[in-house]
Amino acid sequence: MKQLVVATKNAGKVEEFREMLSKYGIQVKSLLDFDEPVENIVEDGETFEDNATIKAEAVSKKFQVPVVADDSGLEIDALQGAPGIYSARYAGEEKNDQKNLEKVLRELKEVSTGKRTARFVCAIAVARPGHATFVKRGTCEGTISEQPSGEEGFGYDPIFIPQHSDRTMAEHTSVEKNSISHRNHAILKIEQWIQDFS
Ligand SMILES: O=c1nc[nH]c2c1ncn2[C@H]1C[C@H](O)[C@@H](COP(=O)(O)OP(=O)(O)OP(=O)(O)O)O1
Ligand SMILES: [Mg+2]
Repeated sequence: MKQLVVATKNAGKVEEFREMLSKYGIQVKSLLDFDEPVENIVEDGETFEDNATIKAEAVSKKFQVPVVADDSGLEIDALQGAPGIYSARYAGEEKNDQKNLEKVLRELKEVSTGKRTARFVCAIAVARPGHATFVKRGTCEGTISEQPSGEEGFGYDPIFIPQHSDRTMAEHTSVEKNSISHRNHAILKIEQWIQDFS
């Protein structure tokens, strides 16, 4: 099994990368698995792509190995694309998933069903010592529900209903989510590199 470092401290993302990369024979090592703590990386880019690049390059430089990083979030049309790149900290620096989704529901209180369109976005950057970094984007279109529902997944999954479904993402199994998600779509765009790496 070949090991690949995924530069994230988000346990939900780690789990999904593990599941999606296992079929390529890749074992995922995340920032939660290092003995020496990896200091917080400042995500001060202006796009998902910028932030994914910042995270991947910081960790690749530190450990001198190939690194994949994911910067992702939720874009809501009625909120002009918010929370967007600020999704993780939408309700405050402590990064609380529950408070974040409650804030979204509050802000959409007066917005009718037909106008609650949104998408999950995921940019995945691949950084390697001595090579140029590249980044790919995947999206998943959907709408924001009236109330949270479901226990699977993480983040905004309990309030996001993917297109062609009548359930929230948190009411989908991980296998279902991983076949339709923004993260899956971004991974498919770097599949050739993954196959060459593994
Ligand atoms: O599939 C998803 N299902 C639900 N919510 C999601 C998903 N994907 C991203 N999200 C939300 C969670 C978080 O509020 C933000 C990511 O922020 P983002 O900075 O990329 O990740 P993070 O700070 O949690 O971990 P890290 O930077 O260490 O990878 O978007
Ligand atoms: Mg982050």
